[in-house]
Amino acid sequence: MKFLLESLEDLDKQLKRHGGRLHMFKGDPCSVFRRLWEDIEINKICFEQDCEPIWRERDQEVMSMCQELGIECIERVSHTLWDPKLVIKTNGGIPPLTYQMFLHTTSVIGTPPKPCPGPDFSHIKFGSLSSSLAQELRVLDSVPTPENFGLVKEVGDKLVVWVGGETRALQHLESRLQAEKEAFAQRILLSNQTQPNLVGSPTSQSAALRFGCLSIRRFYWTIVDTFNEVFEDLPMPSQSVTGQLVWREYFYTMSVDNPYYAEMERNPICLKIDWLSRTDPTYQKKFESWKNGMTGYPFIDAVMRQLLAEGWVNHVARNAVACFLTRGDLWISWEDGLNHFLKYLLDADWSVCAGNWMYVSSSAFEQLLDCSYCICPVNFGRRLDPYGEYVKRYVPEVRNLPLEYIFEPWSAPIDVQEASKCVIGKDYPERIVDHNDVSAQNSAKMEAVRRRLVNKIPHCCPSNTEELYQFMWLPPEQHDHLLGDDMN
Ligand SMILES: Cc1cc2nc3c(=O)[nH]c(=O)nc-3n(C[C@H](O)[C@H](O)[C@H](O)COP(=O)(O)OP(=O)(O)OC[C@H]3O[C@@H](n4cnc5c(N)ncnc54)[C@H](O)[C@@H]3O)c2cc1C
Repeated sequence: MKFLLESLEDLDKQLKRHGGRLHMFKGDPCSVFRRLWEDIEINKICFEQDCEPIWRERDQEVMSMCQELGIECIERVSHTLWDPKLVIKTNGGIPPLTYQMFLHTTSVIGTPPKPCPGPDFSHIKFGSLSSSLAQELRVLDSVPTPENFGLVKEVGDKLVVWVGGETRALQHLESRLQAEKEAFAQRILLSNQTQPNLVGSPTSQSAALRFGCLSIRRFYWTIVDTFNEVFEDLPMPSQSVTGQLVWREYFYTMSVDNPYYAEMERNPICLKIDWLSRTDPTYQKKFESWKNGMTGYPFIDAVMRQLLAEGWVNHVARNAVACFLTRGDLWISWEDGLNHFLKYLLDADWSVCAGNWMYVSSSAFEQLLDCSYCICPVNFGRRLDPYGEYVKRYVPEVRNLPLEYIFEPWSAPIDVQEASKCVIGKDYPERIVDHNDVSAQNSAKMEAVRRRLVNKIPHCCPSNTEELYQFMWLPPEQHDHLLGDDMN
């Protein structure tokens, strides 16, 4: 909420520089627009297409109202690179079931439109509201704070502070482009995947894209232009940042006509898996330990605590904790993980988040359904955080342990635990499960699901195995080491 309000404040400041301001109303859109139309003769309403199915009804009502009142209504696609409805139409009326099919369909449509230039305000005359109408419509005098909405902070001061707004997003874009350019010059296409940096200052634009602070077209095209500057005539390969943006598109397209996309039972593309029942006596303890970063696996706990504290975590870290909650270790439904992510992620996005959860939990988009490929919470952490800096930052309990035990503190001899003030069961929790045991059991369960379901229902799956590795941000040399279920 803070990020969103900062974004509105930034917009307000920009408009004020041109002699206008941002008017913020609280209420039902149709009632507000109708009153404005009665009083100040609105003759045109423009808005961006919101492709989440739950907003369709709201936007439809505004369009019908415009038709009734003779107001021109313009809805444009700019939150996505392509219009999801057009992609579906081009694919013969159904969403493309694989990412490769999606790429093929969009190649038929053509490259995404270029970004429009910034607006020219020189001939714009800003309107104003009478004080009585402003009072009646409860126009907010200044940008409200989260507290005005009854929201209070759950945690103290954050280590990393994200600031909302276009101004900040454009500054970030500049430094991101510089970093990409340097990486391209070294022939590295996905610098943040090849060397994920968990402790450096974050470079992500996902929240800015989510809230519309940064135009997706501008992001896409500046990356393509930077690539072309370095590689001249070579076409941009799909394994690049623009490829990541296309995943975002793919998930939007898969969800645009599917109101049940974020759940298992009624969702036609989601495999039905018998996850641990919420009434199981072990459920609560397992789920709470995951949410609060108290699983006893320091890497998993670091990620979950960073999420609570800062609202953003790296993609590789999201993969690790999502796999741990679902098919890897705890066998808890991805829907529960999704709801937690939607509450705490700064870039929380219904379509993108649910799509990723289904992918990582092997519930959709995933052909392999093979739990022998689940993420090892020890080896994976060690590889991504070789000096334990990330884990120590968020899990101070293990800070004094020698590096060799930081990712598996239970294996430290008791005298080492005592000397490091990290006695397992006292200063830091016991492992909630033994990864070796449960991942083998879960693998067998997944195998059974595969036999039961996979050939019987139409199933969204990866186009090929390589695509799976790319999605998980795993360079080829790391496949066996990081995904194997042996922890020794
Ligand atoms: C379980 C899980 C939940 C996730 N939930 C969200 C979410 O709610 N919102 C969200 O924006 N991303 C989500 N992601 C995707 C991804 O983790 C973030 O987009 C990514 O961490 C953003 O980092 P970046 O901007 O540095 O990525 P970059 O590599 O810089 O990618 C550029 C942009 O591409 C898009 N993108 C990158 N990876 C993905 C992906 N796997 N799927 C869809 N779009 C992608 C994002 O908009 C991102 O900002 C989730 C991933 C997982 C595994």
